[in-house]
Amino acid sequence: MNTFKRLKEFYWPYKMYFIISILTLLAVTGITLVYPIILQQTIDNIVLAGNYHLVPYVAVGFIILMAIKGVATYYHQYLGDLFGIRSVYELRNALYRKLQFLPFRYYDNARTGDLMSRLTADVEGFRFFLSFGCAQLINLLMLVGLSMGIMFFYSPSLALLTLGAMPFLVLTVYRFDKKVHPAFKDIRKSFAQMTTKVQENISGMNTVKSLSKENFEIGRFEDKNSDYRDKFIYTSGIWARFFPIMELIGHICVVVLLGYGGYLVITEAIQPGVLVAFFSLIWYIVGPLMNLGFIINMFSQSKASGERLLQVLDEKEDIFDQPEALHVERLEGYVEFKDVTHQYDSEDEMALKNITFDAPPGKTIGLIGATGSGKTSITQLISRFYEPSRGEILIDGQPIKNYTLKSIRHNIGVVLQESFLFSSSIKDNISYGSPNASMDQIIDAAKRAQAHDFIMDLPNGYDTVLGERGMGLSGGQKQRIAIARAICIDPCILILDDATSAVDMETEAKIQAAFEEVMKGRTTFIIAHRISSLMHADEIIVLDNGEIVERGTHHELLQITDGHYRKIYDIQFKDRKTFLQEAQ
Ligand SMILES: Nc1ncnc2c1ncn2[C@@H]1O[C@H](COP(=O)(O)OP(=O)(O)OP(=O)(O)O)[C@@H](O)[C@H]1O
Repeated sequence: MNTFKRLKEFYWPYKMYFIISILTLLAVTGITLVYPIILQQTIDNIVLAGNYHLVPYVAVGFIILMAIKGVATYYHQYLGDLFGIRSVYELRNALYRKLQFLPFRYYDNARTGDLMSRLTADVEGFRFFLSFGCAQLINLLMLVGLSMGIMFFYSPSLALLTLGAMPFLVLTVYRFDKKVHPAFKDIRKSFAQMTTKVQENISGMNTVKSLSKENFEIGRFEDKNSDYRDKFIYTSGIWARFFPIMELIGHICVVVLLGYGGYLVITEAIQPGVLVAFFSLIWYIVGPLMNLGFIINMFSQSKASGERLLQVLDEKEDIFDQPEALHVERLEGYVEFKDVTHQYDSEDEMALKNITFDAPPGKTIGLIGATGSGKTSITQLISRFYEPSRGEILIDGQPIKNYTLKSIRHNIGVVLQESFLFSSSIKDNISYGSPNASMDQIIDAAKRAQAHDFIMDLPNGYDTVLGERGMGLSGGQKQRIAIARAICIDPCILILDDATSAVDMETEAKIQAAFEEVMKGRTTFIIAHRISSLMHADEIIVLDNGEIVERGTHHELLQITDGHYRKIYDIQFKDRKTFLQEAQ
């Protein structure tokens, strides 16, 4: 129950819908139970007693009751749905809000498919219970309890004998539930695996096609698909086996009712109308009891869904604004690292060790080193995507923790190796970080990123809508839109993380030209594997295994014989041939 209690804030504001829905349900159930009583009265006191003149009154009364039942059913269903959908509307928004603020640390280990299924299937599971399951449970208790009460009121001995088989029914339902519950869980797990497979396949279609792995992928999907099919068939088998047994038990009750009830009518211990009423009442007990497994199953599924939703909502947002954090519209861009050490996870190796450097405003710092040497980690710490394990990072003389996250991130423009573009217009993509930018500012940013000309060649210019992941544009074009996006926020710090490594030489030259223009007056960090991309930097920091091993200008670094930088330079420029021969 704790799960439902903890999610109370989402459904409690709509409790009135629930209460009215349940009150109307009480009316529906009440009228349902009145039906066998009317039947009994009609047979015993009207038909058998020869009071035929009362028949029209009973008929009209019956029609009125059914009309009331119809109206009550309408309100019960509608308000129940309203209660569920409004509650999960808030819940879904809260989950999405949470996802926006969860730290990168969380996303490092999260799987997209899993998160998607939490926000869709689990939220739906929870809604279904709120809208439907809860009312069903109340309905069941009322229908079974009151039907039994009426039976005992009419004839305790007939009620006892007829209900004799009920413990067997309950036992069967219990056994059914024990089997079907894990089977349902398996179905959901298998379904999640199948959707994750599809999602991964679509995201990685480039790799699949380029390695001709289509048939391999079809095979892998077939495995998941057949697993889902088998689990479904297994569960259907359980349903198919148990339902006839439950129905059989219900029919045994009817046979007992017919035998003993008939005997009681013959011996005039009860009136025929009572026997007829019993026929309706018995199914009011058997039917809901057969559904008990389904309702319990729904309850435990929605509880499990609720737990999975709470896991997301409870996730710690370890990177947040300090209470007295400064909000600064425009920073100068003086970045300092003081003895910074960083480890992503307590079990991981150190990603950065004792990093110290100064990046004065307007200067360009180049970061170079082997893959995994810690270049990106440095820039991620500047953006405060992660908190360093030790040491201090300052911007304009203040520890970055003293600023609001918005101040920092609004002042940092980032262009990554592969930039993500939203499936919206080019104009919206460029102004994504600065939604108030005017059209002139957007065009200016695009011009400075050398993107204006090719945008104007597109059929709808700046209004061209891009496909998912920026489809329809070349890598270099996407990259230039990403640069325009970074320029549009007019950042004081610019981070270019391998921004030109995925494009051809001609595009690189164009992008480089764009960068030169953009870098003016901004503190820039260039991460690159190609020396040509960062040789003009004011200081180049060479990293190896998380440590700074060399630093200086291009010319200073070239003077270090056998130095890391010198070796990279030799491979890339000078003794390329000789080096390759030596390496053989
Ligand atoms: N999110 C993360 N979680 C755990 N470890 C990480 C994470 N990101 C990076 N690392 C580890 O930290 C170390 C430094 O990685 P980083 O990405 O900073 O290197 P890099 O020099 O930018 O490499 P590359 O040139 O390949 O991009 C590596 O050992 C890497 O495995």
